[in-house]
Amino acid sequence: MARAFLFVMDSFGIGGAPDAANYGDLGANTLGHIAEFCASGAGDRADLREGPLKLPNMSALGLLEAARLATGSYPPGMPKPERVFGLHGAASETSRGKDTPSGHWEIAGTPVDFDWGYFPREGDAFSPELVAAICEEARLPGILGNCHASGTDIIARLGEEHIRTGKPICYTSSDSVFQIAAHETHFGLERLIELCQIVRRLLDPLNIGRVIARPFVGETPATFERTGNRRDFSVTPPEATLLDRVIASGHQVHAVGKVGDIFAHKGVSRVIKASGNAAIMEASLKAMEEAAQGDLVFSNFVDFDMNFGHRRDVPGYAAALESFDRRLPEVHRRMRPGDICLLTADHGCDPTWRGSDHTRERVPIMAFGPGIRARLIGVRSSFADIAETMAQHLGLPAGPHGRSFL
Ligand SMILES: O=P(O)(O)O[C@H]1O[C@H](CO)[C@@H](O)[C@H]1O
Ligand SMILES: [Mn+2]
Ligand SMILES: [Mn+2]
Repeated sequence: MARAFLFVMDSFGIGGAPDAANYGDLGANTLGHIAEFCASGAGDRADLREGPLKLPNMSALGLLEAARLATGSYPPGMPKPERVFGLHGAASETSRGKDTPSGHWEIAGTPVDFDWGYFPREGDAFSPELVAAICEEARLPGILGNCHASGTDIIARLGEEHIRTGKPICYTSSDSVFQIAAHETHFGLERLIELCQIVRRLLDPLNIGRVIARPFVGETPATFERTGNRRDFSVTPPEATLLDRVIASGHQVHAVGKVGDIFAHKGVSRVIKASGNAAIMEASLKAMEEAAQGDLVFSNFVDFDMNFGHRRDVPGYAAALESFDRRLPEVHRRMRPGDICLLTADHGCDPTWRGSDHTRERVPIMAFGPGIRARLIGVRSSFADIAETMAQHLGLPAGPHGRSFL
């Protein structure tokens, strides 16, 4: 028997997507640009970090080789490891959306072969009919926002008006999302969650991937802060995923962080909520100890994306990568014979890129375990190869998409 651990570093792209130009993302490279900025001193921040990007553990797993495969060049200024002991490569996404559900579902063996609904960038994002239906069902005096925005900017801009009027702040992005920011106490967290459930139902016919609750606290633009009570209301994946296959085999899926929400809780036996990368790592390590033979631990490390990629914060992203890297020996220590651990990402979010949206990129694949032989697996044409690899490792039947690289 065997166990499998799948860790998604949310938005940790490595550039080189063959279709990046279709998204206005030609040249976007989350790892490459962070490394370049750090090598030039532009990744320094007092009391946080300084100097070239140093990821010794991921480099030893093959990160730099994966990056070279994806783009043709090594990330600048990063020290080369003496030896690579991980199975490593890169993967391109076949799903058309560069969003979290598309990325995670494809990683779980279910590429998204349809187009999501999106909201217009010009004019009001949400139609008068939709706004009227939301206000009527949720008994609201109106909504604020109604546009594309960065979540932290729009709270600073409209947070006080929201507190004064009781109108929730509704916004979207280039992803298929309807996001609702509301104050945890003035508006109420429970009321926000109920509102999201109403909006989720109203949006189902429009094929919108997610409704996201973005609660915040504070009383002034300078003190407004989003809390860890974010909730994602996703639609159900279009087909059975790797998670369903694990459950069908009589074993458990331990979903850490927002993984449960991303799969609309389908194929999830156990949800382990945690807020912030450090807590998500703690929860993942604990789940590794508790997982039985045949189980899958599936974790999402959201800070890279939410706190640094979308915020276009290079030193913050670099520091988060370095902290994550420093904890990998703890992961190693919890591995038992027959285990595999695979690190990857769901899309890019280059913190040096224009705007505040995700970027279309290839993602790294780094796998290791007592019985996993170090080697190069090339550039895979779909993230679904990851699911098939995990499936083969766990002795599950093969799915309809992707091929195992074991
Ligand atoms: O700017 P914030 O609110 O973090 O929103 C971001 O988070 C969403 C989900 O990842 C993305 O679609 C993007 O809009
Ligand atoms: Mn994501
Ligand atoms: Mn994101």
